[in-house]
Amino acid sequence: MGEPNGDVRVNGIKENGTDAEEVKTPFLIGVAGGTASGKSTVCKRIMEQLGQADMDHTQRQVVCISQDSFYRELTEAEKAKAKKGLFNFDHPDAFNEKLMYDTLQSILAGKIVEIPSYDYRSNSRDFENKLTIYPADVVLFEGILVFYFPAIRDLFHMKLFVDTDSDTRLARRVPRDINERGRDLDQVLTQYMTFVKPAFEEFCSPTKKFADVIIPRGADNTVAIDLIVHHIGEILRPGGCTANAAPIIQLKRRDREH
Ligand SMILES: Nc1ncnc2c1ncn2[C@@H]1O[C@H](COP(=O)(O)OP(=O)(O)O)[C@@H](O)[C@H]1O
Ligand SMILES: Nc1ccn([C@@H]2O[C@H](COP(=O)(O)O)[C@@H](O)[C@H]2O)c(=O)n1
Repeated sequence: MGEPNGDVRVNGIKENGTDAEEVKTPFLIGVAGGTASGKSTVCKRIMEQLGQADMDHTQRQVVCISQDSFYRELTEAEKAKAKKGLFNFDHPDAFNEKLMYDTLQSILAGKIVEIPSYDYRSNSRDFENKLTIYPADVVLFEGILVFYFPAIRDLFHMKLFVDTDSDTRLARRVPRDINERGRDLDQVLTQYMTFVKPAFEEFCSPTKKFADVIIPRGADNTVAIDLIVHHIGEILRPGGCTANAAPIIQLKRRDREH
């Protein structure tokens, strides 16, 4: 990740140095669930229903970040293991917790951050394809272990858990990993039985209890998604803050040199 540059933007426009400025505190939503449960698809539906699908990237009020962008760099020995499906990407130690926490804090402070995408073929962060996160109204952070780390879990204003049965998840993961992530069948199944399934049971599934809303059947559950979108819409409405929600717009005084 590039260091946040400290610029503050208000509604996408760099502010001009007055004493009082609006700093947006995004409404941060965590979306957890097992592999291939439909986390990304649920986030996509939420973005679509909030009218963000066709919006220019720089103008978006709702953005989605994947926890996969925060996998830690592998050593050469780990890279060799990963190539054979013998590295555990489902264990909490596979992530850079501090980077994840610091990045989310920067986002909450209204700073601009750059986040690399993740390249599953090389098992590394892809700095060529970065996502720039401007202050937004809603930030979705999705991943298998977004509720695992207590300090990160505490940052969310809303926590969703996508609950799709494991047969369905495996049936979706196999073709996805072969077609989109450059894996072969043996590797996918070995990795699944050795690491993915046991780690789901040990680290991911127990975090369901932290969720505010559990979404059975993922994106097929249009009723749940409609309810969530309606709730977010209410929170985003001017004057629509609830006691539990963070204020979307904070008026903040800052001293700036210009
Ligand atoms: N409701 C659904 N019906 C059919 N296929 C789905 C559904 N939801 C997701 N998929 C497919 O399953 C795979 C995993 O979904 P994705 O949303 O990427 O899951 P996750 O982000 O939890 O890994 C993708 O290939 C996606 O297109
Ligand atoms: N280099 C990597 C990194 C991660 N994985 C697997 O991805 C899963 C998480 O992504 P989802 O979209 O499925 O939530 C996780 O289960 C890892 O096993 C990988 O295979 N290779």
